[in-house]
Amino acid sequence: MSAVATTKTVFNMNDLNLWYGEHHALKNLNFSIYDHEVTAIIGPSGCGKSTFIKTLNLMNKTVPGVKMSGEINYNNQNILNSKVDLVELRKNVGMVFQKGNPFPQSIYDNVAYGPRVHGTKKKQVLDEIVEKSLKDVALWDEVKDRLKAPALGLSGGQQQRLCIARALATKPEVVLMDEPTSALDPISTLKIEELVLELKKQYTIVMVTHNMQQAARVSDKTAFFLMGELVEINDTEQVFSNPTDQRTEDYITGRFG
Ligand SMILES: Nc1ncnc2c1ncn2[C@@H]1O[C@H](COP(=O)(O)OP(=O)(O)OP(=O)(O)O)[C@@H](O)[C@H]1O
Repeated sequence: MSAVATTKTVFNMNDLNLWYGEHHALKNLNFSIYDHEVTAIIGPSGCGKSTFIKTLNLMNKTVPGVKMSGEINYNNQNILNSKVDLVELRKNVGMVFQKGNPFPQSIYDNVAYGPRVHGTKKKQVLDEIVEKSLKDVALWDEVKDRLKAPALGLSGGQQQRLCIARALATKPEVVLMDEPTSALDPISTLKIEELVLELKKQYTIVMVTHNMQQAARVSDKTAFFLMGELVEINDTEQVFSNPTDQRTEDYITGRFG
């Protein structure tokens, strides 16, 4: 039996479309994202990768002129339905951006931010969450003696791991990563990639990346987007060794993009 048949579906897109005004940025997307997998979203600049990942926690819902149609079923609830609780959705579907963007606060307060917003006040509980989240991103040993120091004093790679810890602190089910290593040096990039492989044991990860080697190294599934369409999605090994669509082959062999 294939992995697809045995794994739980976390997101199921059903004829998903998105327009920015007249611009049709996502076109009739029909595919699923599975539990405890890393799904990489690849494709040339402007193909809709960031737009897609931001629809998964409705980050772009408030962009002026945005219109969406179809369904995004998250754990069997269509989140495009107006009744969805956005605070709850974003607690469950966390996001990490291209550049580590810590708040200008202490390391501790950055990680405790989400749990405090969601009502956790007890110091002991917050201490435990901060420690676990920083351990999950392999940052604890580096910062445990300076938790009250400013987060902006950390290196770029540490800041990105801190932002991942901040996303993990609300105990999400899914972590969305939009080009999480594009601003990092090779060593920091490697650390984030190792972290992604570790995190998928506990979380479902959707990652936009420009770097095809990165997609090949860390993802289970790869989705190739082109001009707002999903050209193909399959097991990563299959996409890179034997793509079904000529356009995917042209892209991964560097003929365009
Ligand atoms: N807020 C916006 N308003 C209008 N158009 C937008 C907006 N955001 C994105 N677009 C357009 O939608 C299309 C998809 O953009 P998107 O940022 O999702 O692409 P991408 O694949 O992530 O690109 P890149 O790899 O360069 O980040 C592009 O044509 C872009 O210009």
